[in-house]
Formats: sequence, C-alpha cells, structure tokens
Amino acid sequence: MVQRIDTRCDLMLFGALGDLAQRKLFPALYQLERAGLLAEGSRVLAIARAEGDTDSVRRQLYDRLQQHVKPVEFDPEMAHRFLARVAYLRLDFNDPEGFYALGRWRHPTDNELIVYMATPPSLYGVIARNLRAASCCNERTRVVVEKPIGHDLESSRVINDELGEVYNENQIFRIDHYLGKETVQNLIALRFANNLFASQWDQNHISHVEITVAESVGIEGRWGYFDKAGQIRDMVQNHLLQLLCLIAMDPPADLSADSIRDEKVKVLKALRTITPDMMERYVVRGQYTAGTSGGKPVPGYLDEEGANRNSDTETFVALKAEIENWRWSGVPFYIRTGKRLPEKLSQIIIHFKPAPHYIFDPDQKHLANNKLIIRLQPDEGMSLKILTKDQGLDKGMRLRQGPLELTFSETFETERIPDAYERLLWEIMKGNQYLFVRRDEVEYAWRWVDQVIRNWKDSGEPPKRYAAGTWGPVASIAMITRDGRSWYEDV
Ligand SMILES: NC(=O)C1=CN([C@@H]2O[C@H](COP(=O)(O)OP(=O)(O)OC[C@H]3O[C@@H](n4cnc5c(N)ncnc54)[C@H](OP(=O)(O)O)[C@@H]3O)[C@@H](O)[C@H]2O)C=CC1
Ligand SMILES: O=C1O[C@H](COP(=O)(O)O)[C@@H](O)[C@H](O)[C@H]1O
Repeated sequence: MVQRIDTRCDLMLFGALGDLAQRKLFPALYQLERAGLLAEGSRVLAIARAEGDTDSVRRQLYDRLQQHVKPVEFDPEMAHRFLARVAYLRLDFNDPEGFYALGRWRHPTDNELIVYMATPPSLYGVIARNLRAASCCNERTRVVVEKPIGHDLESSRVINDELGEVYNENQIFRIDHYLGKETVQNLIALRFANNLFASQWDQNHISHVEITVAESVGIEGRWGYFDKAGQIRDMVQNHLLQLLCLIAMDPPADLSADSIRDEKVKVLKALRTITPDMMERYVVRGQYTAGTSGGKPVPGYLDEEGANRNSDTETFVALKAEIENWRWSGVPFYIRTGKRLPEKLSQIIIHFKPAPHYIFDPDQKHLANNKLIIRLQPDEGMSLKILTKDQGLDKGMRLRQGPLELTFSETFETERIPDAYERLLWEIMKGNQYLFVRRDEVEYAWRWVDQVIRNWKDSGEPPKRYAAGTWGPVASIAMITRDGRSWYEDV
C-alpha cells in the first residue's frame, strides 16, 4: 500500500494537448487519482494554444483517457472525479502578457506549484522567464522538463542555463522516463541489496554486458520530431546511457538523489571517446526499409507519413561502449536500440567469465559461463543461467545450462506495475529527485554522444538499411561477432 501525501499541488501542464500529455501524463494522473494519491484540493491547469474551454477540453480528455487507460482500469466516475480538478487555459507560450492569467488561476491558493513543460525544449527558457515575469514561481516551485534536453551539448547548456536563471538545480526535475520503470529501479535493489552479485560485479568476473532496447513501433506520426533527433539522441543519449550507468556505477553511499547521481556521473566521465578511426568497429547505424511488423506489411522510414525521402536519420544504433576505470577495464558494453525491430524487448545481459580452469567436456566449453538476464519489459523479471550436470546414467559429467528464474508477476503476485510516468509524477509531488537527471549527467552524456554524431557527419556515410521486422543491419551482428561473441538469444 503506497502511503498517500496530503500536500496539495497545483500542476501547470504546458503542452497539455500534445502527444505526451494525452497519451502518458493525463492517464498517469488519472491512475494516481484512482489510487487515492492526489490530495484533496490538488488541481491541474492544462495549458495549450488550441481553441477550447474547460468543458470542451474535459470532454476531449475523457475520450483520451478511455483510449489510453486499459478498459479494466477505466472507471467513468473516477475519470469525472479526476477531470473536475482540470481547468483549461488557452495561451501562446511566447506571449508574456498571457502569463498573468496563470497568477489569477493560482490566487489565493498556497498549493505547492509544479510546472510541467511537455513542449519542445526550445520553449523551456521562454516559459520559465514568462512565469518569473508574471510572478508565478518561487523557490519552492518544482519544474519538470522532458528529454532530450537540446540536440547536443551546446544547445543543452543553453537550455540548462535558461532554466538555471529562474530555478535552482534542486527545483529542476529532468525526466528520463526509463528511471520511472519499476524494473529499472530494481537494478539498484539487485546490485546493492545482494552481496552475492556485489562481489562479482567487475572485470575480474564479468566478460561483457549487453543492453538491448528494441521497439516494434515505427515513427508513429512523430516524423517531424524524430527526423531531427534520430535514435541516438532519442534513445541512446538518455535511456540507454542511464541503464548503462545503473549497471556500471559504484555503490552509492545511500539512496539520496545526489549520492546516486554522483556515481552515475563518474561512469559517464569514464566512457572512452569513440574516435573516427574506431567507428567501423564500434558503431553501426541503420535505417529501416519496408518490411513487416506483427505479421503486417509496414512502410520504410522514408515512406512514413510526413517523411522527407532524402533523410539520412538513423532509426537503429548498435555500439560498443568502454568504461575506462578499474572496475570495467576490458569489459565492453554492447548496446543496441532500434525502431521496427521484431518485438518490443528491453533486456540487459551480464555475461560472467568462465571458471579459471575448465575440467569438463572440451566440446561444451562454449557453455561454461553464467549469464544473468534482466528483463526490463515485457515479462519483467530475471533469470540466472547456471550449469548443472545433465541427468541420467549415460550422461557422465555432461553439462547442461538451466535457469534460476524469477518472473515478478508469478513470484510476487504483483497487482499492477505502475507506468513510469505515474511513479515520476508521484515522486515530483513528494519532491524527491533521485529518479531525475542532474545537469552534469545530461551534459556528460551529450559530450560522449556528440563525438559519435560528429564522426558520422564527417564520414558522410549513410545509415545501413535493414528491413522492418528484422534485428537491424547485419553489420551490428558482425560488430559483436568480430569480438568472438553474439547477441544473446533465448533458445
Ligand atoms: N511524445 C512522446 O512520446 C515523448 C515526448 N517527449 C518530449 O516531450 C515533449 C513534448 O512532446 P510531444 O507531446 O510529443 O509534442 P507535441 O508537439 O505533441 O506537443 C507539444 C504541445 O505544445 C504546444 N505548443 C507548442 N508550441 C506552443 C506555443 N508557442 N504556445 C502554446 N502551445 C504550444 C503544442 O500545441 P500545438 O499542437 O498547437 O502545436 C502541443 O500542445 C518534447 O520535449 C518531447 O521531446 C519525451 C518522451 C516521449
Ligand atoms: O523516450 C522515448 O521512449 C519511447 C520508448 O519508451 P518505452 O517506455 O515504450 O520503452 C520511444 O518510442 C520514443 O521514441 C522516445 O522518444
């Protein structure tokens, strides 16, 4: 049972009629209502520039909730109860005068103020300044911004500076929604609550690590945004590097936001720069062509709605990251992520080194390393592959690899796993920053990713094509095979 808080909050949601707000944020707020976690008197101000008033926007939101909340979890009475908290304000975010209406909406409440910018990052600075000019924030205000922060290190610095002019770092909640996923948080529990793993978690015992975040979806009507970003800015700079940090970081002294973030920053700082001469062996970028998804034909990236047919933007990245410190020296982290892959699957595989002296059947030597498979989504859980003796009189000392299995839904009879945004909104209401990204993390991540993007640009090489519904360009298989390894397949 989650403990409710009695702090009344006012949430100003900029970009309230956009994709993120409608698909993720309002459903998450509805779920908090359903769980009884919104304090009496908490309110939401939906702010966007489309025509409409509170009644019409509530009707629109009701329909969206019906669309995006699972039918078994949708309760019309609860939806109306939640929507009664919502008002709509039509506003152009570039219009400073319009922001005085926000002050009028607030007056005379002393509810805690949360400002959520579900808008393009180019608007964060102007919204912050206009809020300040209209006296709509104080040192207790929490401001929430979405990833990606900028499109490179320089633009992220500009945005962070603009936010920093109005808010202190401890007021800024930079979202990386992967940090809100239960199973991602579980990495911290797995690593630091189990001494069994803690003592094995380094280059003495681990040969390599794989991180796969595969998506079966394509661009889903977001071509305008995605084409400027590409998979490296959309997924690697944030979600995948955050996963890498949680796997690679040293134990934090405690669970406080800064203890955890200090350790993540050390990992990002230690990432080996990928120089132009390393690109061929370390990085593969791909773009999907027509193929199939879920058994149905789907168009290629260049034929998606709104596409520019000459685009060289990547929809797939595979790369080999190396961390230059004592713990991880010589242990590659192979990461891959892409759109229109065969399935939605996020998993991390820790490949342990074999025993120092092998005494079994030489033909079975390839089996002789333990693997820990951490399934982030779907089918959340973990599986430790261990070796046992094959049973039977005729088997001698033949080995067999089998799993020690922990599927969360079966073992713990978990009710429902909350969506990442539910968790994150809840933590923002409580004012807890440990699941949010600090400025230096964002900037070190950009520094590393920028170098890869610069190398791509300088080489002028187009992305390698892969058919929708496959695991990316064959070059990504060659990349790992060259090191005598392969992407893990559960057989
Ligand atoms: N969608 C997603 O799944 C994810 C999105 N994000 C991030 O979240 C943020 C929002 O993304 P998304 O919801 O997809 O974007 P959308 O473009 O769908 O939504 C942006 C919203 O802001 C409004 N807006 C833009 N400019 C102005 C303005 N000058 N004045 C008033 N309203 C304005 C838009 O109104 P109008 O429609 O009139 O233009 C729209 O309501 C981005 O930073 C994105 O990178 C992060 C992770 C996932
Ligand atoms: O941030 C983003 O994440 C989604 C994938 O998130 P998931 O929770 O469904 O795994 C991705 O599709 C989107 O392009 C990206 O902006």
